[in-house]
Amino acid sequence: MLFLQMYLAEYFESLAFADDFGEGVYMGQVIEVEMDKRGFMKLLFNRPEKRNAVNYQLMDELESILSEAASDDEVKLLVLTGAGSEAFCSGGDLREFQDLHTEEEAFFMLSKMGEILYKLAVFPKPTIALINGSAFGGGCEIATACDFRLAKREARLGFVQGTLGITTGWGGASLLLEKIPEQKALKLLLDAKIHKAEEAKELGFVDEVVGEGTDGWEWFAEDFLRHETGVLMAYKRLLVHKWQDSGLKGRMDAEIRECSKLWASDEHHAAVERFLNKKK
Ligand SMILES: CC[C@H](C(=O)O)C(=O)SCCNC(=O)CCNC(=O)[C@H](O)C(C)(C)COP(=O)(O)OP(=O)(O)OC[C@H]1O[C@@H](n2cnc3c(N)ncnc32)[C@H](O)[C@@H]1OP(=O)(O)O
Repeated sequence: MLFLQMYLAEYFESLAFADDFGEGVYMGQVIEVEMDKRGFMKLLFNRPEKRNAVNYQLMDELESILSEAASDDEVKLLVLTGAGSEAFCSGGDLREFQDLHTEEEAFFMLSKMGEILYKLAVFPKPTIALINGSAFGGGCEIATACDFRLAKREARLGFVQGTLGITTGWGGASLLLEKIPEQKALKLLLDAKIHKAEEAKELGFVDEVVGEGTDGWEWFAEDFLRHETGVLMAYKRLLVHKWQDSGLKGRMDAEIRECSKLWASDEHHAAVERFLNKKK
């Protein structure tokens, strides 16, 4: 734990150990990290004013935290969630990425986050996406990369990339095809519709619809947390080895290349323009 504290302090530079949050809370620029004494680390995407959209800063912080948490024995479980009550994560930051025009420019950003999404998927301990609000586009891809998805009743979820003239750009479709029945996965991707939490549970994408409050989910993981970290890691290794044997990473890379091609289309750029210029 001390090493993690020292690392985060060094990495985030202006890290402030926030007393009013109590022991074990660290403020990054766009991700707040809370270490709970029961053994779970909560990562809070902290851009509520942009519905917790993923920008380059969030990518870099997420990658660093995953690296540190993987080797910290006190971390038994990761929980990813969003700041505020509106959104879990609204996907890639359309404003930050609007200047990516060509296939290669898009591929740089998409493959950067694709590597991080794979790192999250194969994280050596159990991971939970606590979907506290809208999970759209890449937000659904991040949730898919987690082992379990718990959604608040009012959450809305949608692989909406198709409405922007692109496909999933970070490898989330390849992961989805691993996690729920192929027919259900294909329907979620092709119709690009927005689903209520209960509908997403019926489709098998959400494991549980959970109650209000920060502890509305902890019952789901309390039995995991009773076991030694080594036990949790051993079971997760079985899943990761299955993916390694089946070439999951290669399929994610191919998916990212597909999206990069579509990203360069006029349809995509027009769709982004419409979103960014929509009247309030
Ligand atoms: C990069 C590719 C990636 C991938 O799949 O690989 C993707 O994720 S593509 C992006 C897919 N995501 C979307 O299309 C979602 C876009 N956002 C929305 O549909 C809505 O914002 C929603 C439903 C998430 C929330 O709606 P709500 O009415 O609650 O809020 P506003 O729309 O008024 O937004 C508030 C504020 O946040 C900004 N915002 C929201 N989402 C994004 C985003 N993805 N990128 C950048 N900015 C976003 C929005 O522009 C507003 O900002 P303001 O400055 O106040 O106008």
